[in-house]
Parts: sequence; structure tokens; C-alpha cells
Amino acid sequence: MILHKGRFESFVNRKPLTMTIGNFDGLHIGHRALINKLKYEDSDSAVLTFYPHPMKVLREMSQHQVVTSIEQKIELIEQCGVNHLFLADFDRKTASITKEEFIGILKSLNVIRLVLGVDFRFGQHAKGHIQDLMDEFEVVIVNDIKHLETRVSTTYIKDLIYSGELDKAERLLGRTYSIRGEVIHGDKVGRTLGMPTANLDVDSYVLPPNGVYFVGVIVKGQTYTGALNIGYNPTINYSVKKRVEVYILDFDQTIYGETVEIFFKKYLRAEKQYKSKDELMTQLRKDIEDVKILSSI
Ligand SMILES: Cc1cc2nc3c(=O)[nH]c(=O)nc-3n(C[C@H](O)[C@H](O)[C@H](O)COP(=O)(O)O)c2cc1C
Ligand SMILES: Nc1ncnc2c1ncn2[C@@H]1O[C@H](COP(=O)(O)OP(=O)(O)OP(=O)(O)O)[C@@H](O)[C@H]1O
Repeated sequence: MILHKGRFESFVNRKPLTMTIGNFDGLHIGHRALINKLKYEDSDSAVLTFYPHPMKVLREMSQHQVVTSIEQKIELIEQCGVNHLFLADFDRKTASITKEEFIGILKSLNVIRLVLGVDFRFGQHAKGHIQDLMDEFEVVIVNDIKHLETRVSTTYIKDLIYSGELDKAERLLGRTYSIRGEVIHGDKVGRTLGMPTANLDVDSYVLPPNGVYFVGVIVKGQTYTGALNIGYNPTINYSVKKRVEVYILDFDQTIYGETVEIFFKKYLRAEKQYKSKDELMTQLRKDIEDVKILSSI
């Protein structure tokens, strides 16, 4: 896959393209339905997406949470076998590109065919409609992919994750929900409990509810099993900021600064304030036993 990164109006491409356009946060089964329709003999397949997510810029949402980081999105699109990914910088200037200018840029990029969802809008104030594109390009419209009468969308999947419906989110994503984060320094209390944990910086992701999860962990290309806690450590070492920390089974490396990927497999229990450190430790040992059993099934 060729990754074109930069300003939308500055991209250069010679070969004819069949392109789809959107945010594609999550690369869910609806998005994949579009991408799977990009293959034509007469052209290369292409995805156009914007970074940062337009919502972050337009609504000034510094805390806009995502289902896939930009790195994950690039990898997932590449795995779909797409020839070109156009990753356009998104800022106020990009947002002010009119629908006529938008069409002009697509033409200059040699786009001959567009594959789009029925609700597709584009250009300044989302004034451009599919109808405006039909005069200039061949347009393939993909009907909404639904799950039990509900249109699959990133917004819906985010709600499922926030409310802990991870099985359903997994079905709509077509893969286990995973997040990536750098291992940061915690308060190093875990190791004094005989249970060193990796604290993760995963601030930009949609997180499921607080509690303990059975997870898969990828560290330096190797897959491990883990017990992950999302919460505030109410028993010892209370934290005002939400923490995400994982105990990786059969692992004893120092991994500060490494990026690890966490795959949410099963919710185990709520985070709880225990009366003593010993009670917490007894529970943590039980969590690890539960995770061992689940990983052997
Ligand atoms: C699998 C797992 C489950 C946890 N469950 C709880 C819990 O129920 N209640 C709690 O107060 N802390 C819980 N913790 C947090 C520990 O108290 C925490 O690891 C400890 O405070 C170490 O913090 P540190 O990373 O800053 O060293 C859990 C941690 C893990 C890894
Ligand atoms: N369920 C679906 N079925 C078919 N096409 C879809 C579906 N969901 C999104 N698309 C199409 O995929 C492209 C990219 O979608 P985009 O990521 O912008 O929206 P979305 O998944 O609906 O997310 P959000 O909930 O944030 O609006 C658009 O052309 C859109 O119409």
C-alpha cells in the first residue's frame, strides 16, 4: 500500500482510482463493506481519510475518543489490500474546502469511481451530496450494513464499548476490540505487592467500564495473557486520574516506553475497595487464576 500523507489539495497521483472516503474510525463491518467494493480492473483501489478526526478540530474536542489510533487504522486498511491510502491533514483550512473545490481535487487525483455509503456528505458545512458527485464520477452506493435493524456505525460501537457490551462491539468490528498504549511509570506499588503491573497511556481511546478484564497482550510481537484493571486503585495508592494497568502472566521484562496492544476478551469483575492490602492481594491472586483458566479454554 502506498501511504500519501499531507495536505488534501497537494496530493499527486497518476493512475486512475476507485476511491472511498470517510473517517473509518474502527474499520467496522460497514466500512469493510465499502472497502471490499473497491477492486476494479481499470483502476487502483484507494481510501481517503482525514487526520486528526474532523470532530476533534471542528468541535474543538481535545478529548475526542477513538476506537482505532491512526497507526491501527493504517494497518487495518493495509490488511484489506487497498493500493493507496490518502491521509489528509485536517484543520480549519481543510474544513473550508467547498464542495466544488473538493470535486476538483478528486478529479486532479484521477479518481474515476467513488464507493460511498448512502449518507455520504462532503465539503464545507457538509454541503456536498452524492448527487453532486454523480455528474463527475461513476458512483457505487453501498446500502447500510445493519445489525438487528440498527445501522452499524462508529458512534454505535463507541456506545457499546462505553456500556461494556464488548461481545456485541466485537461482532460489529469484525475483530476483538483492542487498544494500544505506551507503558508509563506508575507509582511502583504493584511490585512491592509482588505483582508488578504495566501502567498504560491510553487516553485517546474509548474505554469500557471500570473493572477487571481478561485480556490478551502483545509486547514486542509476542502474545501473552493478562489481567487488566481500569479504575482508581481505591484500596491502596488511590489515583484521582483513571488508570489502566495490566499484570502480564509469565513475564518479567522492563518495558517502560514500549507500546503494547491490549485485546479485551472478557469482563471479570468490578473494581472494589478492599478493607486491607491482604484482602486485595487474595482477590488479585484469584483474578490471575481466573485468567489462567480462561486462557486455557
Ligand atoms: C488485575 C488487577 C486488578 C485490580 N483490582 C483492584 C481492585 O479491585 N481494587 C483496587 O483498589 N485496586 C485494584 N487493582 C490496582 C492495584 O491496587 C494496583 O495495581 C496497585 O495499586 C499498584 O499501583 P502502581 O501501578 O501505581 O504501582 C488491580 C490491579 C490489577 C492489575
Ligand atoms: N453501516 C454502514 N453500511 C454501509 N456504509 C457505511 C456504514 N457505516 C458507514 N458507512 C460508510 O462508510 C464511510 C465512512 O463512514 P464514517 O466513518 O465517516 O461514518 P460512520 O461509521 O457512520 O461513523 P460515525 O458514527 O462516526 O458517523 C461513509 O461513506 C459511510 O456512509
